[in-house]
Amino acid sequence: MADLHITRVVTPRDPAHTTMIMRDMPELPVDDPAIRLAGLSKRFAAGGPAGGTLALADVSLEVRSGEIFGIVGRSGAGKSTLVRTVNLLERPDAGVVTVLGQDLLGLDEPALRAARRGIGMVFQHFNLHHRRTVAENIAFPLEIAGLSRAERAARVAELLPLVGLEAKRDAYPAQLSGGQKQRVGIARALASRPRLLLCDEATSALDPETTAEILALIRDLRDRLQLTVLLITHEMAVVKSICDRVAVMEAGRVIEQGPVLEVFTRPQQPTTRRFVAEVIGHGVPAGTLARLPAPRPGEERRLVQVLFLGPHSTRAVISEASREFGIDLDIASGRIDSIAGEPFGVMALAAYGPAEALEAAFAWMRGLGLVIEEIAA
Ligand SMILES: Nc1ncnc2c1ncn2[C@@H]1O[C@H](COP(=O)(O)OP(=O)(O)OP(=O)(O)O)[C@@H](O)[C@H]1O
Repeated sequence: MADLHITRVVTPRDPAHTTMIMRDMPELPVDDPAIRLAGLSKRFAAGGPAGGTLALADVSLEVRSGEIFGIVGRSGAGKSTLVRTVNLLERPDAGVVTVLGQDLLGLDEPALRAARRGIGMVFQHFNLHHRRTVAENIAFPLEIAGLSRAERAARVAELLPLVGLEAKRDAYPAQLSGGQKQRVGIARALASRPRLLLCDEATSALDPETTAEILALIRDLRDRLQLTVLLITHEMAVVKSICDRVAVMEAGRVIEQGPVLEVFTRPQQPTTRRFVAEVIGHGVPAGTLARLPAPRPGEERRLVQVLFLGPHSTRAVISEASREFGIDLDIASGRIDSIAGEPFGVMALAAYGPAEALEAAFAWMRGLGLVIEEIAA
């Protein structure tokens, strides 16, 4: 009797290219999580004071198959070290690294080399060979892997349109813009048909417009090729724009993690709050503040930032709160934004009334799911 194979169903948006690129991928079960890091620690002996630098301190996280997972943190938080443990460019002192179902620390060298072919990596400074053309840069990992000239050419021909670089096939890196260089870096990372893409500050050297284009490309490739993406960044705007879930790192530890919408709207740690404030923080312009009326005797004036998510009409909530609690609410400023594709409103309200009435109104609004935070006046 013939063997029965259950294969993954691929539903690409653009069947022409995607089917070609997926054609000879091993038909593996979908591994969930795609990456599992447990209890990772790493201390660097060199460069630090006595005892060295603890770059990773008991880090655990899981990246689900098919998601874009962001790791955000300030310089020196341990992000690069963490992402480099996923393909064992950096070996942890302790912990478990499971990638696509394989325990990487248990593999011998040949098996590890094979596993690494399933993991593509994109770098901040592109790391291109300046004397090689676009096509030759993309083909480089295939050359190392021993593919024939014809096989390499066929693969490059599949990859160029995926990253929108058909016209630049024979150009040299010096003839490319930063965004085009990163497209080459992405195509090269995809050359061995990985299922996992690691991005190490992939947009940090790019201007905002090019950053948006490259992030859109990464998301599109995730969808078309069913990739799992782990990206590290120091910019919360990157996380806000494409990540599904995020982990915040500080001093070698993951201090908070969760779905992006949740972390943005209910940050638990002071560091996370500061990151979130950089992107959606909503102060009141000094001029506006000066024009706000003073509270009447027996009343207080409180300034709060309110995040409106979901179905609530801001006007209805504001007018009902005013009516029910006998307070005045002035909109000092406001705008509509979106996180992970979900629209939300953020505004600064000046609230006037007796202290207890204000507290009761804020509690009522929180009960509706609004996120309310005091702003320093
Ligand atoms: N090879 C190394 N030798 C010694 N110390 C290192 C080494 N690599 C990293 N470190 C130290 O480990 C800590 C974490 O560094 P890491 O590069 O992982 O942080 P990061 O969050 O990626 O920051 P950045 O964005 O600046 O690279 C830092 O204190 C750094 O100086």
